[in-house]
Amino acid sequence: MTGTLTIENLHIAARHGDHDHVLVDGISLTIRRGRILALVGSSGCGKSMTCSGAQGVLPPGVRVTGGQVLYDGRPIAPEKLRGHVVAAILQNPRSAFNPVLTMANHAKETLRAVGKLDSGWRSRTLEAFATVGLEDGETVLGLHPFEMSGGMLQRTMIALALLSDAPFLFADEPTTDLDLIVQARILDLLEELARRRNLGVLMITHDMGVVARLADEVAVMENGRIIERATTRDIFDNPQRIATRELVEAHMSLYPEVA
Ligand SMILES: Nc1ncnc2c1ncn2[C@@H]1O[C@H](COP(=O)(O)OP(=O)(O)OP(=O)(O)O)[C@@H](O)[C@H]1O
Repeated sequence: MTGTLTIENLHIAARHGDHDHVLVDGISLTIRRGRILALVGSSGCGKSMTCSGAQGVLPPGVRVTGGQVLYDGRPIAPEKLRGHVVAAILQNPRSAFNPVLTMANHAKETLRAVGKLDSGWRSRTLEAFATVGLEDGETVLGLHPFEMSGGMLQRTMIALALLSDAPFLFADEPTTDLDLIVQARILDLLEELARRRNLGVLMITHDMGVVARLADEVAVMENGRIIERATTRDIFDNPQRIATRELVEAHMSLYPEVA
């Protein structure tokens, strides 16, 4: 079980009046270091809730009603998981940053949250910026979010995620709001970092192109449940469930040359 993070039988519900509305219905997933697992499924099937619920950061009125997360086979509480074992990259980098703080402040906040803020913060941050291809890191440290492009912000978010040295990375639609060229660069960067740092990655996406490009394995969700799990090759070559086939066929009709 070494080098694994397991989401076990996760249930999430939203309170509506006097009853619970089930959003995630007993999801189990294992993410392995050095591997990229894509979590796919149609909009609203519960991908983001699974990712947020595993980290214990759900919106108001939504809560975990069952299940646990295991790190190397042992249960781990969300506050010990977040930042320490799992770093997260979110969908919209512009809304993920505090608009009034510089990147230096964000870096210090990130390090403080995981108890690693010390006098070496600046050099560690500059090193992380260089790793993600942010040139002139000294200048970046002084920038506010509104002074940066979407691609720069996403690179910075990845750099901040690396600062914690967490062995796992949850990336929730990390390229959705970026143009195609920047998307491709960010995906290449994520793949390279995952391989080089032996990260276990949970990549949430609705884009089968991203899956084909990056993922080792795929879990398909429908209505809050995992309905199929297989290697990426098998998902594309031999999809077992209708929802999986529809995702693959929709992708093939757009990009037949990727078959
Ligand atoms: N704050 C909330 N309160 C109650 N229900 C919510 C809340 N946010 C989302 N939901 C519901 O939870 C379900 C799962 O949403 P989730 O965001 O996990 O879907 P998703 O698969 O990530 O979709 P997408 O690909 O569109 O991001 C949806 O039915 C959604 O309407």
